This record gives sequence, C-alpha cells and structure tokens, in this order.
Amino acid sequence: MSELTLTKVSKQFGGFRAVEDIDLTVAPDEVLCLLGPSGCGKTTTLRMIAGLESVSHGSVAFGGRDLSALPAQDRNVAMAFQFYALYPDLTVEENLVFPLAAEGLDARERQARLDHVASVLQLGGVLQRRPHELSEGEKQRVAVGRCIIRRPNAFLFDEPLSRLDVALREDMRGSIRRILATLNRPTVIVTHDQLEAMTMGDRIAVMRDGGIEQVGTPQDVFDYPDNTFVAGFIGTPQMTLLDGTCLGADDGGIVIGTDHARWTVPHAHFHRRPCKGDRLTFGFRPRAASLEAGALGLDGCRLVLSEHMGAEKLLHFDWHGQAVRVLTQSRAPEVDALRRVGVDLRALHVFDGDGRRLSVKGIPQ
Ligand SMILES: Nc1ncnc2c1ncn2[C@@H]1O[C@H](COP(=O)(O)OP(=O)(O)OP(=O)(O)O)[C@@H](O)[C@H]1O
Repeated sequence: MSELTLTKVSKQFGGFRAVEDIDLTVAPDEVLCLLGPSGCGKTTTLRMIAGLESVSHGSVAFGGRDLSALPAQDRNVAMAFQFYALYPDLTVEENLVFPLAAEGLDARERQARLDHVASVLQLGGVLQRRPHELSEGEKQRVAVGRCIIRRPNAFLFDEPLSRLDVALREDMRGSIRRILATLNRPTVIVTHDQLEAMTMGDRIAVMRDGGIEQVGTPQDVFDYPDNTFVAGFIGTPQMTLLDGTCLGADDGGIVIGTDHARWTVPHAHFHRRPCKGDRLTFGFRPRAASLEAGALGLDGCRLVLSEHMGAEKLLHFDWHGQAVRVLTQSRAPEVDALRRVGVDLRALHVFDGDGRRLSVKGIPQ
C-alpha cells in the first residue's frame, strides 16, 4: 500500500492564502489528525487531498505518483464529511453495497466485500434493518462501512464525530481507531477537538493560519510543544505561560525570571541557551504546579477563581498581572488569599522571544 505525500502544498482563494507550503507524509498504516482552530485551513487541506479543491502550488501524491491534476473521482480516495448520511429507505446491506454500484464487480466479489465489512464492523446482525431501526453507534458503523467497502487508496474524515453526544463520541473514538488500524490505508482526520486528535491519531499536525506548527505523536506534541502556540493550544486545562527575561548566568546555570522572581535553571535544561536580556516565555502545565514547595516558586499568587473539575480543582491565580493555573486535589484557598505556587524544574518549558522552544526534550515530565 502507498503512502500519501503532500509537498509544498498551498491554496490561494483570490488574494487570500488559506494554506501555505504544507509538507506532510502519511504512512499506509497511519492515522494523521489535522488539528487547529477554526479557519486555520484543515478542511481546505483535506479537500485538496480528495481533489475537491485544486492545489494552487505544490503536489499531492500517492506512492510517489502525483495526483494533483486528477479529478476527485479518479483518485480513489474515500472522503466522509460525517460518518452519517445513510439512505433512510435502504437496508443496512443496501446502504453498504451502494458505493460499489459503479465498480462493476461480480456478485461473488460484492458478497465477499459485504461479508468482510459486516464482520469487521460487527454489523452481521442488523443487515436487513433500516437506519431508523439502528442505534447511533450502529449508524456510525454503517457509515464507516460505506467508506471502507470501496477499498480506496486513503480515508479522509472531516470532523467525523462532531454530531454525536459525549458518551457516544468516547465510545466511537475507540472503535473507529481499532477499525482504522485494520485497514492499512493512510487516513487523515480533521478535527478541532484535541481529545479526538489525541485518542485517534498516530500523529497530530497542529495547524495555524494555513501552516503547520508541529507534527508529532500525541505524546510528543503534549510533552514537548515546539512553540508557545502549540503549548497553549494543546492540553486542557491550558498550560500557564508567563512572560519573563533571561537575567544572565551563574554557577548553577542560566538565570531566568521577572521583576518579581528569579530562578536558576541548569544549562542541561536548554538545547539553545538564551543570552542576558533576551525576552522569554516560561510554561508549565497546571497539573505540574502545586501549592506545595517546588524549585520554581511564584510567591504572592492571589486566588481569583476556583473551579471544580470532578476529583480536582482548577485554581486560577493572578501573579503580578499574569495568569497562573494550578490543578490540585488539595482544598482551595479563599478567593483573594495569597499563596506560593511551586513548580518542579523538570516540568518547566522555556521559549524564546519568538515563541520557539529553548528547553530540551527528554526532561522527565
Ligand atoms: N471557497 C473559499 N473561498 C474563499 N475563502 C475560503 C474558501 N474556503 C475556505 N476559505 C477560507 O480559508 C480559510 C480556511 O478555511 P478552512 O475551512 O480550511 O478552515 P478550517 O480549519 O477547516 O476551519 P473550521 O474548523 O472552521 O472548518 C478560512 O479563512 C476560510 O474562510
């Protein structure tokens, strides 16, 4: 099976550049999630892969063969905007084999494909039912079946689970993931839901303003965001990001801080060392911060708001005009109470003045 490759792909709508110079490779056995805020170019990228939108520059290729000039129907790519869209008057079986109508397959091959899809998706018991007689999960599986029965070169999904309620979404994330793993075709899923991207993607491409900010495994993108955009976008609750500067160096390492605090961070923490006077951004996840001691201490944090999040509380502090978030199981202080927030140095992310990561990968989280 062939990999999907995008090389320097751009899309121009009149004077507006919706997608700019995107490079991506999706392996045959891989699920890649395009994740990003509204309007960043995810759907446009997917439509260019499908051939529903022409590329302004660059190429889309399968197994090294450039398909950029081919119309959608000649690309043999399955695109599902939603996993829904079943024909209400047809049975499950008829819905499933419908996409094969134009393929000119003989009856035996059609039956073999149907049997395979019904067994992979566990639909054998409902083949003679109509959509209104199905549960939501079964409808979803039929819709997936309609995509996979054609055995396309690649699968493209746009916000596949967005119409489902929360419980079903959770359930379907797992089952679709398992189904996709058996298909051995490059798969691209567009989503603005990071949990969906984290759970369904082998890798995530984080997009912003038509470009790709970072591509990596869910773990990598979460643990080692390349820049402050990815750091702030990935992870709920959001990473705390504080403005500061490099104050110089001493025997222990690089001294970083603000007007209100200074900390020495060992040289080994940096893959690129900042210079004295450089603007920096420091980041840490709310779960890595606590009201106990930590090498990196923020004295005088004033509690603004405490939110219950099940077993934990999310505490919103104001630290000299900067927002600091702490996720804790401890009792919340009173509003306006002053507390010291502590952060383990190993959990500290440091970015330069342009928002690019300076701290090394490999710091235990
Ligand atoms: N046919 C078009 N003509 C002009 N501009 C377009 C066209 N299609 C998309 N755009 C613009 O291109 C940008 C990217 O759109 P796109 O739909 O790819 O974003 P998206 O990341 O999928 O967003 P969402 O999550 O809201 O669907 C947006 O600013 C959009 O308004």
